[in-house]
Amino acid sequence: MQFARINDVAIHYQVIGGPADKPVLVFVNSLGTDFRIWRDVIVRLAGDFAIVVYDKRGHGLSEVGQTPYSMEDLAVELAGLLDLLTVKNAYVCGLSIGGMIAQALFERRPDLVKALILCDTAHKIGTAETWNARIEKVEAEGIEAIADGVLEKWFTAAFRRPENTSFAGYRNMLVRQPLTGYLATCAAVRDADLTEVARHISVPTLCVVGDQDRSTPPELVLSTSRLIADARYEVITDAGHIPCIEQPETLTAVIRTFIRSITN
Ligand SMILES: O=C(O)CC1=CCC(=O)O1
Repeated sequence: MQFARINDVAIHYQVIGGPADKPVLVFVNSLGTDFRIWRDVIVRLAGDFAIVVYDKRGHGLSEVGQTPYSMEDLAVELAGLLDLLTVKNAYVCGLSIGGMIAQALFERRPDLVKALILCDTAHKIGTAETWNARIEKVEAEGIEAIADGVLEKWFTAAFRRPENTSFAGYRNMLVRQPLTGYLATCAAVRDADLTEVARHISVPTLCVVGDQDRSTPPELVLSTSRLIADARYEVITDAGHIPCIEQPETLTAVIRTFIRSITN
């Protein structure tokens, strides 16, 4: 099965690797992307973990469902998916809004979370003004109108070379997300402030960020790590906002080292 109805939304997911008695590692994707962004990390980890990936609502092959929706709704859907798969105590790795969903999941259902890997994310991302400006432009002109600006934040200049076919592919991923899902997800990020949630996180947590991330820059991710008791902080060189695409080998090594350090 690759689709499940959760919280009245058809959610697209996959379980990869295993066998099922391996520790579970969950990946949560960012705004404007679907779960294929994790592919180059998943292939490196699939022998050692049962990996759960899914498209949060409004993205990829998942439905948008009723709008508006909140960070809480997005966490309810992740919890529903993990309950469906009878997963408990997972390592949860979320990128950007995915990291916000991971924090909200811990607040709501700590039984589901053994540790958090918060990747290029924060307790609060952007301001109401910046999100409202983006929403207005996308409503008026579509995702295409903001794509080049967003991609400059996502990727380093080296990755954005015109001859890089991966860059062309991920540009397609961004502009082909469902418009209503993209807009509703921007609003969910705008309205979420997880400062208090982060202060109450009590599982081992790694905050990791690309050195050239222009969406959630290193200083912001560092400030989030300082809210979380004993959180670790790592910077990945030569990466923008999406290290799982630009530096999958390094990100995989960072994830492995972190998980080993908390299990040994
Ligand atoms: O699109 C961006 O600016 C980056 C981003 C912010 C929240 C998210 O998930 O991605």
